[in-house]
Amino acid sequence: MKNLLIETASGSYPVSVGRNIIETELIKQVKVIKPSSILIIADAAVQSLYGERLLNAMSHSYKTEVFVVPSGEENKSFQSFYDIQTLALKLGLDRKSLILAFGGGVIGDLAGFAAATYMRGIPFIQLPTTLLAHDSAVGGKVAINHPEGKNMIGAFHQPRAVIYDLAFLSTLPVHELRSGFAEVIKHGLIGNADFYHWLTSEISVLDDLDDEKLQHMILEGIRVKAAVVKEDEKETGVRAHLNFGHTLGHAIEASEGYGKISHGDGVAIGMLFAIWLSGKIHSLSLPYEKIKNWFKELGFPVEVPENLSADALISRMLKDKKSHSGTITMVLLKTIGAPETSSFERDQLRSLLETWRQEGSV
Ligand SMILES: NC(=O)c1ccc[n+]([C@@H]2O[C@H](COP(=O)([O-])OP(=O)(O)OC[C@H]3O[C@@H](n4cnc5c(N)ncnc54)[C@H](O)[C@@H]3O)[C@@H](O)[C@H]2O)c1
Ligand SMILES: O=C(O)C(=O)C[C@@H](O)[C@H](O)[C@H](O)COP(=O)(O)O
Ligand SMILES: [Zn+2]
Repeated sequence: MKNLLIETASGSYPVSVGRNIIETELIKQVKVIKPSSILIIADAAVQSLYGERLLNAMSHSYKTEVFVVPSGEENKSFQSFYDIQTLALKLGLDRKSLILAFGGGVIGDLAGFAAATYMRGIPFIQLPTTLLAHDSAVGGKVAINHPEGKNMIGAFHQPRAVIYDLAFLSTLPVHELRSGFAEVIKHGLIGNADFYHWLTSEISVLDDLDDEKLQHMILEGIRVKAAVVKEDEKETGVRAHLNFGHTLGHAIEASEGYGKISHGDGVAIGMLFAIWLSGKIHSLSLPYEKIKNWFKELGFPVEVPENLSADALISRMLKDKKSHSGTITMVLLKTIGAPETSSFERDQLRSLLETWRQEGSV
């Protein structure tokens, strides 16, 4: 098992990564918190596969209840949030109760937001079960979606611990591994050139990842994120770099309808646009076509869905949280490991987006 420490202005917490560590690590962390009761918020698919195992670990020593959320991005919603708060109130959860988020990023964000707001904030622990959650379980961004935009209603609320049991990842469908791998690539591109080059040389298929490779990419990804979050917990500056690929990615996800395209696939398309644009703005010397081919080989979509107009996407991007004063903020790369934010006027970015789409389809 490997341990990392996440340090933020509002406190530090451990991340443990290993196989079959859930019971021992969770019991250890929960003992420190001494909760009055526990509410497990679990993804439906994860609950049916591993729910009993988690409940057995907790229910002997603590009053424990489970709330199951149907799987899928469309459930990172007001309705799920409301249902969790209603159940918490009916069960009589108090300020010393603990929430366990058991699932991928949807559950981590939703359960974390419920924990951030219930009685103005109760503790929670992240128990991630997807590759993508190496990103979502760390750093304290918690939120639900609104039809008008991704993660628009949220908070910063750090978990007390992150326990990453690799045993759970063995049942993850390959398209979900791919979604998580987009955030792994992002972490390499924005924060660690050696890691990025290791990824490009070692990973061309995702259905035969061994534990060693998986653990390496999870730990390196978290290390990049941890360094950024340590410097800027609440995104007043450099944390925006973690949004590389997201300005367009989030616009695609919201325009298509949540759950139609995975978060990672949206981010992959967004990163390709950002890399192409970085070539125009910062003369970034990365081989765009080679990267695009690597993405294709991995199974990522490499173009914006045809049905989405540049106008509709630009309108979405203007509502992005990084946007201000009628301009759109993009995260671009000067080189690998050197991201920078750049602001664009609406018409300027629309014309660049259209050029990129035309060039991509020739
Ligand atoms: N808070 C953050 O910093 C942050 C960072 C990145 C992404 N996110 C958010 O994370 C979300 C995406 O997370 P995700 O990709 O984990 O999606 P997800 O939580 O929807 O999980 C993906 C799918 O995998 C299934 N699943 C989960 N674990 C499984 C397992 N072990 N075995 C079999 N099936 C399993 C789920 O049922 C679901 O269908 C998005 O909402 C995104 O906005 C947040
Ligand atoms: O932790 C961050 O900061 C990130 O931007 C990580 C992203 O991968 C993640 O998708 C995050 O939820 C995006 O946040 P948002 O504020 O752009 O909604
Ligand atoms: Zn993301």
